[in-house]
Amino acid sequence: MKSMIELRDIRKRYGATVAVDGVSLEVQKGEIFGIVGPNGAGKTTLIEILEGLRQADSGTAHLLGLDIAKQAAAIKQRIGVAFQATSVPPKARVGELVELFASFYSTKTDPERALRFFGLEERRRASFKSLSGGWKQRVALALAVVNDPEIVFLDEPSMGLDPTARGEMWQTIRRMRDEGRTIIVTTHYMEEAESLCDRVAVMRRGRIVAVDTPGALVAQLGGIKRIGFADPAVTSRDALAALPHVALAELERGSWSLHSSDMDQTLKALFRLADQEGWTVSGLRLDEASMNEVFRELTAEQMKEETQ
Ligand SMILES: Nc1ncnc2c1ncn2[C@@H]1O[C@H](COP(=O)(O)OP(=O)(O)OP(=O)(O)O)[C@@H](O)[C@H]1O
Repeated sequence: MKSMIELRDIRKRYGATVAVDGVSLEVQKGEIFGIVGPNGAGKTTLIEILEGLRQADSGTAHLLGLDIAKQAAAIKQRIGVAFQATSVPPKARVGELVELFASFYSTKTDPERALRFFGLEERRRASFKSLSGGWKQRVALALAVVNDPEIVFLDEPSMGLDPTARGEMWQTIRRMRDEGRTIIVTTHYMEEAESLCDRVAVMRRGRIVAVDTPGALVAQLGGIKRIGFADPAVTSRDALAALPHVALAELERGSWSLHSSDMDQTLKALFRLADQEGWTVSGLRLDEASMNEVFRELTAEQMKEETQ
């Protein structure tokens, strides 16, 4: 595998605020790499350092094997940045925008190809402001790839989109990856991090506190899963807590919730217990741990401090 991005101990402060506090990271070719973290964690600052928009105070950053401190202009020709849709002049027509962005690059660009790839040919004469949210985001992506970039940065690509448009956006981003591009995505949607990203870095207070595949991050939580069912009123907390692999048995508003590290074994034993005690398991719910729990767990301390 080839490293497209290689960061070593990147630091950046604004006065007394430490925005990025020693980040080291490698991103491989063809990855969709997510960066998540609470507001103020340092995601934007880190991304803007990579895009060459801000300078790190210390550390080294190589993109495409080039040093961002010395070769930023060359790097900029080979990366793409999707702007927030709000920063596009609203009256501009789609075709004109793509042509305009193509003119910013000295490398060979192909506006027609960008329009075609995102299905925008029919809308080339439409004004940007007349488009729906999903189409606006497609234009933002088309502008980001007009220079055929090897790395594309997407900031909150599905913000404000309905679930259907979001699913379409993920498909489009995957197609961009399948063309051989490396994609860096920041997102506040844990579902997006889980479904779309090959690996995810969780940032907290300027540091990366975890980086792995979504599956591995979830597994690191100890694989805790929840089994919920209606209270039969004839069993006891002690009996439920004694079932194999149950870490916690909670009763809330007429429903039991068992936290289990082995769903299969606990379920089998639960049904055996119900049989022995003469009741039926009803209203069964099985909740797998997800990136939401990972996010809460890894960023909890900061959330608590911020709300104090
Ligand atoms: N230009 C600036 N001047 C001073 N402080 C800044 C500046 N930009 C960011 N900060 C501070 O640096 C820290 C990191 O901010 P940053 O915008 O990088 O976080 P973020 O993770 O992108 O947050 P969000 O999810 O809200 O976009 C915050 O405490 C922020 O207030």
